[in-house]
Amino acid sequence: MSEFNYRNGTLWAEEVSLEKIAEQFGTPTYVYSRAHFEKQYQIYADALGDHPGLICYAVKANSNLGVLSLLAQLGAGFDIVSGGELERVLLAGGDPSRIVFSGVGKTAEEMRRALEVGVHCFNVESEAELGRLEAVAAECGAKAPVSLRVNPDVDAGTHPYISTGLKENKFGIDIEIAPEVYRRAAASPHIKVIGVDCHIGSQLTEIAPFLDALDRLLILADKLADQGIQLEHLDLGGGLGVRYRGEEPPQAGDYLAAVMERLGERQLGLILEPGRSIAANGGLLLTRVEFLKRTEEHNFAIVDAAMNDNLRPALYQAWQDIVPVTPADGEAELWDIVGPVCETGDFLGKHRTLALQPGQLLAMLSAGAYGFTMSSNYNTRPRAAEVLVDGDKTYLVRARETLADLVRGESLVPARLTTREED
Ligand SMILES: Cc1ncc(COP(=O)(O)O)c(C=O)c1O
Ligand SMILES: N[C@@H](CCCC[NH3+])C(=O)O
Repeated sequence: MSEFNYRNGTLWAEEVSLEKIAEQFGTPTYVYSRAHFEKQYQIYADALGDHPGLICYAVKANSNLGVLSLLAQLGAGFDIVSGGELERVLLAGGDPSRIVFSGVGKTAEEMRRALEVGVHCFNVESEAELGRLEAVAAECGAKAPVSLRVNPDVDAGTHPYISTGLKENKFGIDIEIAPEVYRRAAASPHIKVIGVDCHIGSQLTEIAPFLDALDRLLILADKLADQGIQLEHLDLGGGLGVRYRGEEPPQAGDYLAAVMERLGERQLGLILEPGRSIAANGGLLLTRVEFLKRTEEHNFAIVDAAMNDNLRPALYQAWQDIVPVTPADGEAELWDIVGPVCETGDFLGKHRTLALQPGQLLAMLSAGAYGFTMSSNYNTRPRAAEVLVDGDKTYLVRARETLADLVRGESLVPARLTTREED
């Protein structure tokens, strides 16, 4: 059951009405449910059970410190892709020994810091990156724990922009040449080979591509074992989808059960990096209708949230449900819900059947993942506030940006000493 529900015709987040949240914190505001994040994380943790391994929440999905701290309190691990995400996890009280460091372009500085705090594993995505890590580890007098992220060439059956496990994608090392790279890594005094990793894409709605990739990884792990390279864990990445619009993605518990069965008797730990399946349906974007504008072609509802607040519709033509916080009187009509940004691609939803009136509050659902984290200041718009609801309590986990925040670090250029005519 969702943590966002109607009570007497008004939408609530857990025990707090969204009308009250809008009144207290203004709009646009991201609203998160603590119960949802905890429940979704716990499904993964319970399914892993006593099997050695880690559930490493993918920080990029929602990196708010409030969210990270509640997951850290539950004992979660974290999947990070930058030095910035590493510092966020540390600030939130996350355990560095439960961090896996993914990403195709790690800098030497990021590697140094990750070695210093003692991350669990570097997911290395290329031979060049392995070379850099080896050099940095040597300089620090350390031995870097490594998985190679292999590209298993599996079609994840998802949007092409978020498919990552095909040969044509930039991610990972071709599985065919991986044994050679493993031999090089295993021979290095500054690298400790501990695992193998893949991540084939995001918003997958079938288990089959995951199992396909897993089978290929297991063949590789067995081949490496024959050559004396014994892996400790297998990291299957994230990618499990959620329901945005009628999809029926597998439940995390069923997915993990299928994976565990495939692992069989092998002494291999398991790491997963779920992002969306923990966060997406734990959040919504609260926005208010500014104007209604009818043209010959379309009805536009201009709201105070825009593509800078949630880029997913503009970037992937993604659908997220948009519902009234309190239904308005009158006939439902067809509306395009658009923001104030100067782009035709600035929309939150098209062709929505709603009864609307100016001033009305709307909620864009399934916005807990890749919502705020992909937001920007385009059109010099302050980024939204973020509020975490826990039962009947609300926590402002990120204050709305101010105009002063937006110009911080910028400067004016001095006036020219000479005028044009004198030049
Ligand atoms: C390496 C890696 N791990 C984990 C994730 C999280 O994926 P998702 O949010 O689909 O679970 C991503 C993003 O797709 C990723 O690139
Ligand atoms: N940002 C994407 C998913 C990409 C996942 C990151 N590797 C989305 O909103 O659907």
